[in-house]
Amino acid sequence: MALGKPLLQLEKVTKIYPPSIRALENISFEVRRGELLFVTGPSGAGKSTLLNLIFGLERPSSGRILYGDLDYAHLRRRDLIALRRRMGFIFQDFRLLPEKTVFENVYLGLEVLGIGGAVARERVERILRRLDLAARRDQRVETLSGGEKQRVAIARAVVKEPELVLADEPTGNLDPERSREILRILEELNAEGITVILATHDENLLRGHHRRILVLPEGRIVNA
Ligand SMILES: Nc1ncnc2c1ncn2[C@@H]1O[C@H](COP(=O)(O)OP(=O)(O)OP(=O)(O)O)[C@@H](O)[C@H]1O
Repeated sequence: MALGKPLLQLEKVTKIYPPSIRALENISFEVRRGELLFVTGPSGAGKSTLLNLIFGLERPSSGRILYGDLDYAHLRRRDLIALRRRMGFIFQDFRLLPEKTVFENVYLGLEVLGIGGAVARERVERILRRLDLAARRDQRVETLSGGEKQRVAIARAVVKEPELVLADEPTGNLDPERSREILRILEELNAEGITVILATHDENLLRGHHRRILVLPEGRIVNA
């Protein structure tokens, strides 16, 4: 699909954790609306830090992050929360509620946004069907396989109908077949217009894709 104007811009972003851990150094790139950008690099290269900065969970030590015309540095807490509603985050360790059902986990993702009732239920049912989780609807998450948990995590992120999905090692705990399935789902969502930033150290996932890849820690962009 045609790629639009930049959705996200990072300019010379550096993140130093106390006392002096340089997690990211002088990283600049932009992501266009509708793009799927891979972020790769070895363990400790700063992939999670980068996604956390974009989601506003951390602040850069220096440099600038822009979402459309919004400069993160000028956002009040309330504005940052509003911005975060436009994004879905898929965490490496799922961060689901293990004792709650699949339905409840995904529904809660909407409830925290103030969307409830029949509208929310219908949206949840639709996304569960879409991710082949309808049969697991009332099962507690702790009883699911790793691939199923990952699909629930994706469902919870995309039920918000976000503009941007941030996926942190979404295939980290999965076998190659399940990993390809997760990648296929993210590619489908991207083909429908959702911008996706996918952090992975799995070279198999990167192979055969005509995408831009941000390579950390250097921050260079490779057109694969
Ligand atoms: N909250 C934190 N406080 C202090 N140091 C941190 C914190 N988060 C990350 N780091 C450090 O920053 C560096 C980058 O970590 P980060 O988790 O971003 O890398 P990563 O590429 O995602 O690694 P992995 O692939 O192993 O998840 C590491 O040296 C890490 O120890």
